[in-house]
Amino acid sequence: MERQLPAGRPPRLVSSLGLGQRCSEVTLDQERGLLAWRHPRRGGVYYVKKARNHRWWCRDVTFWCVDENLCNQWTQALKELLEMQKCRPKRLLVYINPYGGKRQGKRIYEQKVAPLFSLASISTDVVITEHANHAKDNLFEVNINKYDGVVCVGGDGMFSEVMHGLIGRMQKDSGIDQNNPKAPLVQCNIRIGIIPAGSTDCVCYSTVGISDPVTSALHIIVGDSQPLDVSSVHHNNTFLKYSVSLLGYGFYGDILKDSEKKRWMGPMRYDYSGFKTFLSHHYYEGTISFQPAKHTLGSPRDKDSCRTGCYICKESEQQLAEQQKKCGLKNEEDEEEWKVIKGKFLAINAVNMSCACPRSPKGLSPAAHLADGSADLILVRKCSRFDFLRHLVRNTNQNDQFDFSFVDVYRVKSFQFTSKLSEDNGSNVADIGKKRFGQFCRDHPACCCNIADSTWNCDGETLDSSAIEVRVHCQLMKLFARGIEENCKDEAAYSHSSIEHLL
Ligand SMILES: Nc1ncnc2c1ncn2[C@@H]1O[C@H](COP(=O)(O)OP(=O)(O)OP(=O)(O)O)[C@@H](O)[C@H]1O
Ligand SMILES: CCCCCCCCCCCCC/C=C/[C@@H](O)[C@H](CO)NC(C)=O
Ligand SMILES: [Ca+2]
Repeated sequence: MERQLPAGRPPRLVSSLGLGQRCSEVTLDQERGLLAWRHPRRGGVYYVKKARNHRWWCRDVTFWCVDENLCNQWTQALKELLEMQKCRPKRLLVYINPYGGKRQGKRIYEQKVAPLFSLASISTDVVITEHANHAKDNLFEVNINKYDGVVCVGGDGMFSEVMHGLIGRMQKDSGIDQNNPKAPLVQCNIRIGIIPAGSTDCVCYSTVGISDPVTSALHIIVGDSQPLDVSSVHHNNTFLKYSVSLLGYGFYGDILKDSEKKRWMGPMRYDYSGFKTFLSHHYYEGTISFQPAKHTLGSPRDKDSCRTGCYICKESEQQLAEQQKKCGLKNEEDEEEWKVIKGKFLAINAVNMSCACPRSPKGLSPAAHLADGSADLILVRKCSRFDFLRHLVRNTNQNDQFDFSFVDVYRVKSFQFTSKLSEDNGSNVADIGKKRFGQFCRDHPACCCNIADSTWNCDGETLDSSAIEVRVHCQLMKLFARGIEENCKDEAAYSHSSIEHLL
């Protein structure tokens, strides 16, 4: 597309890039900006164009003008305007997992993302990982202050690695002992950008609204920031892992355990193992204790979801700031009541965010909030295969997945779980149970008996212990994202952007 450069003064002198106010034949008001002139009298402007379903495109428009001096003034003015936007990253550290998802991470980065970063004058140091935990370990060594953010190219597992590296590094540098479950963790202000190239890409989908590398790259370029709750998981005063999306015992733990052996299948492994796990229909006995999240305004049965600029998350942010002012980094004694539930469960799912992903577009808990300091604890009790299927199907459509007598959901700030097997026999006897009952179950493949402990699925990684203690840390870290934007019904609005969307 070509446009004539408006006559008159450059945009610095016009309110918020109001090109249209100066020159009516140019209908680009508040929409586009300049990146570089490609010709002394022509200039290419790259900008974000919003499309349907939260997708962002990069578009360009070429301006021309006979007056070279005017061109130069425009270049300078727009450069200055972009320079003023301090939230935009200039230098990024990028980790690429070449084996995530369909093994396309490197290609996706090189073909779709790197060219955009270079258009936006972002310099990068790129590390292609050679083994699991490469990125995490590397983050404990690099000079992190050199960077305005860290980008991971891969799936939820890769994101989890980078998050563990950054949060772990932050606690180490601040002298915080991660093994202490009550330690007040230090917030991590360096933002993480996710370029989706994994199998589920749940964190990306739940924070951006789509799993699309170009959209995510553009959110990084414009310098978006989205705080995120993080749960710490401990066992016997030993730190196990952090979680941002799903902590799942029973159904999702069993899927993960089975699917790990079938990584060669790529993303399909989850469907294969999902179907197999569904057929096995195992339930697990145990005790779950939790502290309800009384500080947050919402409830898991709300009809409204967490969206860009969410007031419930903002309210939690304010409370967090007040609490930090009052207590500093001191250990805050928590006297709040614990509720205890014993039972037989097909699935125990604790989600810090909706956990929306392409397989479950509204997520396991559609009204969960990204940054309210709480998790939604979903307990699916033992029920028939048919009823469980009805619940699972509702995770993929518009119907309410909690509207069943065998499903309970609570908004919590901490919880603990112990399986009956470890309660009865002491923690390391789970193995004995596995051996004893494992044989019994192989003999009766169609049964639904309690064979042994399940495994916790922690953001797509298995945990070594079934007895865990979990605490939600409000807004512990930040992403290059803005949460999911309200769907705009007005077609014209898709072409409306502002200075913040210039590349
Ligand atoms: N070079 C590598 N070789 C082997 N494993 C790696 C390498 N780099 C990273 N990993 C590990 O691979 C695991 C899975 O990667 P990733 O999350 O990117 O893909 P995925 O499991 O297919 O997707 P999802 O997590 O969305 O389901 C991560 O836990 C990460 O630690
Ligand atoms: C009857 C067949 C059921 C098939 C179920 C398929 C799997 C559905 C996926 C929804 C998972 C949403 C939660 C996301 C969890 C991620 O943290 C994790 C790592 O990427 N993914 C999975 C599948 O555990
Ligand atoms: Ca939350």
